[in-house]
Amino acid sequence: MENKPTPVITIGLNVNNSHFDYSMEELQNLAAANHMESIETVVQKLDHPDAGTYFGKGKIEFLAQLIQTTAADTIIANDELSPSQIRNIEKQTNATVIDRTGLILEIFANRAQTSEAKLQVQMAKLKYQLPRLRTSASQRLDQQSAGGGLANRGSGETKIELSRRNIEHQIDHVRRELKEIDKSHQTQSKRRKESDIKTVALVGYTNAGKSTIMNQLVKRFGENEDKRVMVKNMLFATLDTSVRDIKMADNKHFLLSDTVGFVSDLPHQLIQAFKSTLAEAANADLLIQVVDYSDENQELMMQTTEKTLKEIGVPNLPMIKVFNKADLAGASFPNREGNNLIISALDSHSIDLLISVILEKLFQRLCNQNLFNSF
Ligand SMILES: Nc1nc2c(ncn2[C@@H]2O[C@H](COP(=O)(O)OP(=O)(O)OP(=O)(O)O)[C@@H](O)[C@H]2O)c(=O)[nH]1
Ligand SMILES: [Mg+2]
Repeated sequence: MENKPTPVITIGLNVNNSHFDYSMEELQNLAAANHMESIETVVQKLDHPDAGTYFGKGKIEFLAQLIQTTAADTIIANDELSPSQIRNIEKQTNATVIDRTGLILEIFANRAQTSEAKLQVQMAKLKYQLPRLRTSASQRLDQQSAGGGLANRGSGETKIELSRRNIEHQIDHVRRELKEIDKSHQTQSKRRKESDIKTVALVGYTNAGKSTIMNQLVKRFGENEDKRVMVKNMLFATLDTSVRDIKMADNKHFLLSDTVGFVSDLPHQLIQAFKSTLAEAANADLLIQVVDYSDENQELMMQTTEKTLKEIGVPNLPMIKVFNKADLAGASFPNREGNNLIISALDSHSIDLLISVILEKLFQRLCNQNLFNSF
């Protein structure tokens, strides 16, 4: 049986942020994805964060009281805090403080499956810990990775005592291992490119329905239904990239990749990790941006997706936008306007439409090109 989620208090500072409520809601979902439950939320409106304690004095005292009177002994802040802010709040409230970056890193650390994902998360964690050697946020991350099965017991403690130089040494080591993996990825991608197999990548905000769409296509056209990927109503269900061969009846086929979703304020330490995970997307012939059409924050989610794609160096590739979960949005589907589709991943007519548009984009252009070249 699953343990009860750990009770936490989520806090956030509203510095003239028009998406503030949404970002607090997302913080609670991120906490849930890390098996934590926000039992209280404390917010404050300020012109700028307090340099020493993030919140003002009165709110910090209020937090200290909450920690005493509720079951929570952990505070999760909606922003990335400075190491001294974390230390000060911890001292004044007697709680463990985790910032948004630390929380996302914890989720990734707990979920990473493949050795590559593990190395990437380790790298991001080490970079996050470097300036925070003495905060309990970094200790938590350390203990979690120590509990991950690889390390011996107690390595959490010894790791906490690691000197900066030692961490830098580890970063070097992980970087070298990742380079090796990256080389083999590049060879694979190059081989795919040379073999002229078309590739399509699903990208988009976390929980938009990318893996669900992947599974529908695998179910319909994949060689083997066992090749389905995990779908879950939870942020960051998918962390690694899966590539599946989608074969049509007429011998046309393409490779479809499903990958990690994006989130606003993605820790910069993870951008590098995303870069290699998303190498498949960077080399794709077509991107399918999946958007949760039933979410009122879809505009913001699209902006975040496009911004993140730029940040990780995915070039401007042909893209179709799939406005998914139309069944929940109460919109009529399937529907197409140019490169925008409105669908429900759970509906077979929607999948028909999606397939026809993918084929049009992948192969019609090829026909047109050939036609053009022959003149
Ligand atoms: N009602 C409805 N639910 C959907 C639809 N598409 C996906 N879902 C649900 O939305 C949730 C998230 O779906 P996923 O496919 O895991 O989303 P994802 O984009 O892969 O998410 P990450 O891997 O976390 O980035 C799951 O509970 C799905 O069952 C849809 O068209 N309609
Ligand atoms: Mg997924």
